[in-house]
Amino acid sequence: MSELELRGVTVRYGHGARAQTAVDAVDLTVRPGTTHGLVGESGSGKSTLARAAVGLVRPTAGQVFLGRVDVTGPSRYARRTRRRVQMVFQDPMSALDPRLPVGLSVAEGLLATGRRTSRADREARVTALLDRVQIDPRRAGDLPGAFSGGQRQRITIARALAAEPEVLVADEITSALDVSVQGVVLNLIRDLQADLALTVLFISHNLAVVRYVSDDVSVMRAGRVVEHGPAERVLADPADPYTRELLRSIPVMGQPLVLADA
Ligand SMILES: Nc1ncnc2c1ncn2[C@@H]1O[C@H](COP(=O)(O)OP(=O)(O)OP(=O)(O)O)[C@@H](O)[C@H]1O
Repeated sequence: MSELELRGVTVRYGHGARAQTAVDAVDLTVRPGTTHGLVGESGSGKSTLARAAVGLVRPTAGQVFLGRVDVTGPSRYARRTRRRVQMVFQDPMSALDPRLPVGLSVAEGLLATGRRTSRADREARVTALLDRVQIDPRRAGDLPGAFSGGQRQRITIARALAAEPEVLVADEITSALDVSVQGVVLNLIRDLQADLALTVLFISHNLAVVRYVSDDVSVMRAGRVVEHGPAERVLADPADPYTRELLRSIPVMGQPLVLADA
């Protein structure tokens, strides 16, 4: 189990007069083996922070640590360690190559481990991973288009797991899915987190969803974290006026989360 720690992370887009600070000196710690929810209105910088955490965006300032390793550093060791942080995105269709059988997509994830494996080993691993996310491994040869949105999202989760991550960054992973299958994906994330002792940064604008999966919560506004703490406390009794406003503006908050099966 590893801690994910962002220290003073700033991300600026553009240059000169058109430069924009999307993330502004954010400190955020995801405790080992826990789920940390990240909420905030559209444009507050959540996705940019997520991208910085996995190395898809280089911070203008600040560092990202996995355990004690600064994964923003240029060394080979930093790069190798960075692969231990994997990301799952909002739209599983664009995250999967439509012409590649899903088994091969999952097998691509195995490359990130850096281990050389035989074809038989790879096939056995892909079978186990698909099984783990409740996709029939006999469908490994099917293309992404043959699956439902919820199934496709589970396949992208299997691909992320193939890299044997210590940290999973989930960016709005249920937002593009039917409400009826959101629960399946959320329960899968919860089970995986517990079984594999994953450290999870979970981003969503849906506060009910965040409350369902998170131990801790941070609230972002205009690139900054304005409040953080245990999920129960922050979402039930926010100290920050912006968080209170955010909670008020999202009607789903007062309603129970419906967790239907796929
Ligand atoms: N590649 C980019 N180039 C320039 N500006 C960007 C880029 N990506 C994001 N931004 C800007 O940075 C700010 C933060 O965006 P970001 O997507 O991180 O926020 P967010 O909280 O994830 O929003 P949403 O929930 O709508 O995805 C926004 O003003 C956005 O327009």
